[in-house]
Amino acid sequence: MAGLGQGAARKSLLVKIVMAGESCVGKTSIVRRYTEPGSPAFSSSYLATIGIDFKVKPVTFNDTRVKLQIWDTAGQERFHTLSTSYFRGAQGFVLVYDITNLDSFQGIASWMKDIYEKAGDEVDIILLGNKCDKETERVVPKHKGEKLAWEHGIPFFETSAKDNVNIEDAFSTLTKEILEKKSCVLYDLDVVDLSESKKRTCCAL
Ligand SMILES: Nc1nc2c(ncn2[C@@H]2O[C@H](COP(=O)(O)OP(=O)(O)OP(=O)(O)O)[C@@H](O)[C@H]2O)c(=O)[nH]1
Repeated sequence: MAGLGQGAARKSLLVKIVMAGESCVGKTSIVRRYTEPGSPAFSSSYLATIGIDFKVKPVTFNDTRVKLQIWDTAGQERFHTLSTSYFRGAQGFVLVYDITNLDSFQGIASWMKDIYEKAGDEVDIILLGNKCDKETERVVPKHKGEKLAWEHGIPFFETSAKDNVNIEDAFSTLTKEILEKKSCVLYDLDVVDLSESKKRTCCAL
């Protein structure tokens, strides 16, 4: 701890990231894979997200401590208004489709619109084509995902929450983009209760 006082050691940036995309594309599985790497095997059973939930992942970038607050929204249509109400104040979005589900890919344009409307056009977005382990069931070619991402000027990865493919890289890329572009508020973790951010939008205090 040479050179750093107790207080400085506890400082961290807080970044709000929101998962978005149709129901069943794998948002919860991706968040779980990323935030609970030590957890047991991937679960193939589907339990729809009801409402909203968030997980916190501490990471370090170029000696900067960052707490990623990752909000997992419900993709089901009946939760759409609730889910998109959490878009406000987010600095980054992980927008997910399922490479075996054409509707989920075609729905991306509409999610983009929701994101820009609610969070502004300065936000950082990353596009993920998930379930790339299911190659035999693929209906969305990789080049289509790449083209869509290129048109929007955003990074693209094909991922598998099941096989842990590109999950870490996707979040690292998004976090890096956010940190390079934004001036986040430095929080003192001794006084900020993360549960409080359920009631207020982080980085907007
Ligand atoms: N083969 C495979 N299955 C996956 C993958 N990711 C998720 N699944 C499965 O897809 C189903 C839906 O996953 P969820 O993570 O619950 O999807 P979601 O997008 O959070 O769904 P909502 O809560 O309804 O918005 C589950 O049965 C998962 O096991 C993946 O990378 N590969």
